[in-house]
Amino acid sequence: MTRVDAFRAAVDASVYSVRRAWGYAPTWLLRVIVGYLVLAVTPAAQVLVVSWLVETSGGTPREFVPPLVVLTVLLGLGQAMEQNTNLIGQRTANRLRARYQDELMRAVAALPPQRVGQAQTNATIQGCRSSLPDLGRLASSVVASAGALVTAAALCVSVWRISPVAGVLVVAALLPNLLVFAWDAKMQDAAFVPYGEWERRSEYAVEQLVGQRTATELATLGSGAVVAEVADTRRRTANAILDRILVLLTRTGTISGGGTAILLGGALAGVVVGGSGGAGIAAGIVGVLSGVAATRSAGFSFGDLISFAPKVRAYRQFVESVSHSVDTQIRSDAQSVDARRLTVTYPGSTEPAIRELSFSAEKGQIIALVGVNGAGKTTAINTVLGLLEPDAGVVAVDGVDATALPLAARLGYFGLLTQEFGRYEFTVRDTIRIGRPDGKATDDEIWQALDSAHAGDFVRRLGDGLDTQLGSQFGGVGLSGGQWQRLALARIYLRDAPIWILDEPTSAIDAEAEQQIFAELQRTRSDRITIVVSHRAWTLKGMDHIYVLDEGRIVEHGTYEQLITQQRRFSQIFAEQVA
Ligand SMILES: Nc1ncnc2c1ncn2[C@@H]1O[C@H](COP(=O)(O)OP(=O)(O)OP(=O)(O)O)[C@@H](O)[C@H]1O
Repeated sequence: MTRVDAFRAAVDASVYSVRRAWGYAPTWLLRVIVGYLVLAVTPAAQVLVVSWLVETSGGTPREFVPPLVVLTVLLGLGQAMEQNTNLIGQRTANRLRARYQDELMRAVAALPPQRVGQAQTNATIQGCRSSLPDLGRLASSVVASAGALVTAAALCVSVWRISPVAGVLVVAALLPNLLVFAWDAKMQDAAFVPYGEWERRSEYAVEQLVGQRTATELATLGSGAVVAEVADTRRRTANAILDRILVLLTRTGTISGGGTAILLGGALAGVVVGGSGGAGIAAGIVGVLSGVAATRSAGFSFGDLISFAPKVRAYRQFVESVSHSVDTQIRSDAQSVDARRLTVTYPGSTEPAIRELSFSAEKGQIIALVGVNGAGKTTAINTVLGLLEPDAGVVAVDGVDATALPLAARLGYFGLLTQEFGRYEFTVRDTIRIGRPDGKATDDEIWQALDSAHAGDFVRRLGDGLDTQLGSQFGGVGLSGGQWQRLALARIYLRDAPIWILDEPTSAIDAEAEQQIFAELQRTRSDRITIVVSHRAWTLKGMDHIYVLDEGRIVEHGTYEQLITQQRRFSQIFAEQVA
């Protein structure tokens, strides 16, 4: 990034942040502007009043008391305004940060599933998250920078009266800082991505140490220190990247400090040589000293503008790359789903994970995909959902090629329960209403979903019913693996999409509850199409059709009784269970 680019990026970021601040917190922005405006003109006013005071210093009290009082008021005002404006700036920054965070999280929530979990997406989100405090602060920094320019201009005018050369030099003293900060920004921009990446890796390791599931495993293994070491090594790598930049910044800070000192020294010389009499010299010196403070604060705030610009750009690019106008409505009905000759090869693989795989189901049917680990069941399901693109073949819903639909609309046909279901440590109500995109559900609907998933009884026994906080990390109720799985199933009942895909829906659930859950699925089967992945033979008995996958192909299909009689792959896989 050239200096011109850095300035242009800083201007873009500044305009963006002030617009956003005006949109979100206009009265707070106004308060910040008023504060910095008062601060900006105070030094110049002090120069004028000092000149007045020195001129009246040998006179009567009637003559020197008014400038003395005005100067005292100015000093007091300057002090009070500085503190107040800083605090108002912080409060404004907090409000804006909350808005940016909400916007970022909504963008993350609206990400299409293919982008979720990708390494690059994760890195970008993490980078944006760590930039949120800076984004919140930027509008105040813009106002502070504008204030610094007003300070410099007002000082220039007031010192000009004493010595035009000094007036010009006071303003020129801003330049070294501006140039150096442009260069700093270039360096920081280059470091932003690699630093963020290593920080993210370190954070990931830390999360494993503190996350409930992994922390328990690590404590049992006694290997927490190994992970702590991994976190530490990664943090050191991140720090080394930052350190290189900070060393450069220290050097450039020294250089700009030297340049500023020379220019202000020149201004002082101009005042002493050109200042007509004691009043002029005193006022000029006050002006130049105020200039020192002004250039320092200008340096900081301009630095913010330039160094935050890449973060604003990354944030905007990400947030604007996500379309919020996607149709996430749950479809009301589907009569059939057909997978026709699907072949899928993962990127980087030479062999397809599934080949020419076909199956179909109609409303009211329950079908099953079975096979050993790695046979291709998850690949098949993800292709039906549209999360994987097939090399060949078609998925049709009600006879219409589903690729014609945008992914979000296509997903509206499905309720998916995977093995990786979420254990959301919210209240029971919030945990269940996640099942619907709009999150709207009456208590009756939630209880009905819980009862269907055989979770109603244990939830009724919890202290606060639907308001019970779940999960131990927030002091809530700890649940067993099976209870969490029932809540995940309840979300699918609440969602009530026309096609259900249940990947081992009862893997963590005891045999008795498993029977009840499958009985309930059978009882309500006419409402939907159900596709189940199961490794348990008995659950397959009531299925309308079972597809047996082996090495990515369907090698057999039929009802449970037909497959058992055939004595082929199905019988081999389930030999122990049906013996
Ligand atoms: N993201 C991926 N990239 C490359 N290959 C993959 C990926 N996911 C799965 N595979 C490969 O595709 C094949 C099918 O995997 P898949 O996960 O569909 O099997 P599965 O039948 O669902 O297994 P399981 O019962 O263990 O869940 C396997 O050989 C697997 O190694």
